Amino acid sequence: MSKVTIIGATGRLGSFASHAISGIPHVDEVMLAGRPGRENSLMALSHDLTDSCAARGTGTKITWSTSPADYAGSDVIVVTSGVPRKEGQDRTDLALENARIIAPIAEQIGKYAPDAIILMITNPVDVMTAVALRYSGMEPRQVFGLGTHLDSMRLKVLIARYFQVHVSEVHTRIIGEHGESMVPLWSATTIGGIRISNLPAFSDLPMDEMVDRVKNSGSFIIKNSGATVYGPGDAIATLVQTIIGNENRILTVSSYVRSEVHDIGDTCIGVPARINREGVVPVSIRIEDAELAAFGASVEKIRALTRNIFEKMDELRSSG
Ligand SMILES: NC(=O)c1ccc[n+]([C@@H]2O[C@H](COP(=O)([O-])OP(=O)(O)OC[C@H]3O[C@@H](n4cnc5c(N)ncnc54)[C@H](O)[C@@H]3O)[C@@H](O)[C@H]2O)c1
Ligand SMILES: O=C(O)C[C@H](O)C(=O)O
Repeated sequence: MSKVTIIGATGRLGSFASHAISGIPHVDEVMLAGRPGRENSLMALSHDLTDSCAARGTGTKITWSTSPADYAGSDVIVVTSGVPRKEGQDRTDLALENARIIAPIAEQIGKYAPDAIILMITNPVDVMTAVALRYSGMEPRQVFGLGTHLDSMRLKVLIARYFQVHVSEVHTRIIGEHGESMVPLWSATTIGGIRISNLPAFSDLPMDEMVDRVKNSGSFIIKNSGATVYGPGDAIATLVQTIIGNENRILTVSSYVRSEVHDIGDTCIGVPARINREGVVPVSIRIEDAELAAFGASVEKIRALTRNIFEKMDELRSSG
């Protein structure tokens, strides 16, 4: 029996992610969680998703709750609660506002579902992953974020189109911040198993344009349609399936890094990590000098922002 809880289920991303998760094999229960006052909205969504499961011919049970005590028994808890950025904002602008929302939610998860695995989505996702880790009191392997998985998928599609190959032929990774300082790992990019730099067309590859497009993808979608929903929603479902199916895939997610990348770490940030039913563990890797310098800068940026947010949260809590 597997239970997946989505906290923030009434939001634009939360509701689509709930739909995507309800179609994963071996997920028996999807619990839609939200704040008191959202009962009608949660109930209506549960009816709609129950109809969807009936139409798909699956027997997934859809439940809902506004009580954190009902997090109990969850195998995975996906957190999408919080404010999204508006046109012109950077994800980091949301850090303190969303930390104030995520900290109490993480405390409740630590209290009622201490054996669950938390998948953090709220932005800025690397900092919110650290907030969830700190306030839940859970182990680093149990708390991870969507990180640069979606960015890696966005780059993969651009590379596949450029080389006119099926996306499954392309393997690539973006590590670091889910944001401006993200770092594409061209040294770990292959097409049909061949290192991309060994292909003659590599010298003409518009790498900077591709990475800029990935960096601007979220803001473009938000500006023109209000929110990013289907890309992150299906990416969330992939990660949940990887855990529930104990798949041992290596995906690029935000995870607490100690020293796995050339001894740089002590922060939550996007790195390749092995994901299974036990949780998420970063994989030790070696990367090229230029990539390492860029990753080091990204780690420093996120570590400083995270410390700053922790200090502000401590001040807010000590002043009552
Ligand atoms: N990591 C990623 O790749 C990624 C992708 C898309 C969205 N996001 C992030 O996910 C979050 C949600 O985005 P959305 O488009 O669904 O937003 P939304 O406004 O549609 O939904 C927000 C949800 O959070 C809840 N919420 C808001 N304030 C709250 C509070 N004070 N306490 C408890 N719950 C609260 C709302 O009830 C709602 O369920 C944003 O932070 C957004 O940036 C991250
Ligand atoms: O860009 C955003 O703010 C949403 C999300 O992080 C995304 O990349 O789609």
